[in-house]
Amino acid sequence: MQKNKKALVLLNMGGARNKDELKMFLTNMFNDENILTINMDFLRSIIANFIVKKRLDSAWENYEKIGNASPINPLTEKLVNKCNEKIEEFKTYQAMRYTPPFANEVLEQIKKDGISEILLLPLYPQFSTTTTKSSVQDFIGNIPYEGFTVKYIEEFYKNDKFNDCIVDEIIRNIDDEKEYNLVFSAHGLPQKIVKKGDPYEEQMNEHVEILSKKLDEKKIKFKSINLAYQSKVGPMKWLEPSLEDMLKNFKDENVIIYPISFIVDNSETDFELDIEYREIAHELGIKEYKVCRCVNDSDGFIEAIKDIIK
Ligand SMILES: C=CC1=C(C)c2cc3[nH]c(cc4nc(cc5[nH]c(cc1n2)c(C)c5CCC(=O)O)C(CCC(=O)O)=C4C)c(C)c3C=C
Ligand SMILES: [Fe+2]
Ligand SMILES: [Fe+2]
Repeated sequence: MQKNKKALVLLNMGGARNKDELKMFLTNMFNDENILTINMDFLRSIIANFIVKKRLDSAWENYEKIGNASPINPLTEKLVNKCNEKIEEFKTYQAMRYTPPFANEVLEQIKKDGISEILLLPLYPQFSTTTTKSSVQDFIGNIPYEGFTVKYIEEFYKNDKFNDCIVDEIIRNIDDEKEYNLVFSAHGLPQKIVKKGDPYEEQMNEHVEILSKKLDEKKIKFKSINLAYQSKVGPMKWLEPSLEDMLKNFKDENVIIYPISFIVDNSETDFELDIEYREIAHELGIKEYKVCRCVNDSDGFIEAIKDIIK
């Protein structure tokens, strides 16, 4: 029994620990009505199966290049452990959307621990229906009876302590002698979803503005500060400019990438940014190409969490 403690549940996407789990990840993701916005479950599941069949082998090749697993699970685990060391008032748990540990198992554990008050913190700084809403809806939908009270954080991109962590990481990557183009790289989203009212793009623009102002106040100068979108999947129109098009502007120049959609490193940072786009940057004649780390379980981010949940 955890006397007087509340539960803090970090929500994240999950990721593959092996090829079977990649199949599970993709199957659960493409059956999510927030991702494939097709109303009929049956039709969505046929399309999901088709996409998974087509995508699995080629996607797995990417995971083979980062040690046969996504880093998202061990890094989220580390963050949970550090929260449990440093945040007294809460017992911290994690629940993933597409791979274990799923919400129902976590709820069982919270019940066993004798806790009834739950605060959900989706590990997405900007709100999107495809991430935040999907995770919160899934968690709340798994609550088996009325004995729990649940609150959730919708977004935290305006949190000053969080933004200090991002700025510190960017500064850590700068060599004072050189001039850089800073690119905030966000995970993309189909334009159709934004047109239906998803606030992700608007919040992303605002987040970049807040961070640019903070860098300027600290007198950190860049040749340019930009926002671009990575990770397009399928034939639909996604948010623009794409990271690939953005990089074309920087032949013979230096580039620093900050992965602005993520809290812990994952396959999109370790493979896509650090391997795939690094090769593209090299082919485009970019001089220096650096990728910042996400905030992960840094002391600064733990302080930011305390501030976000207070
Ligand atoms: C097809 C639609 C997708 C939408 C919409 C989407 C939104 C979205 N995703 C993230 C964060 C992550 N996505 C990750 C992997 C990933 N995403 C998609 C598709 C969509 N994402 C796929 C198919 C995959 C798997 C990899 C691949 O096959 O390309 C991950 C990485 C998980 C890991 O394994 O480490 C993250 C994190 C955000 C923030 C977002 C919208 C705001
Ligand atoms: Fe994604
Ligand atoms: Fe990707």
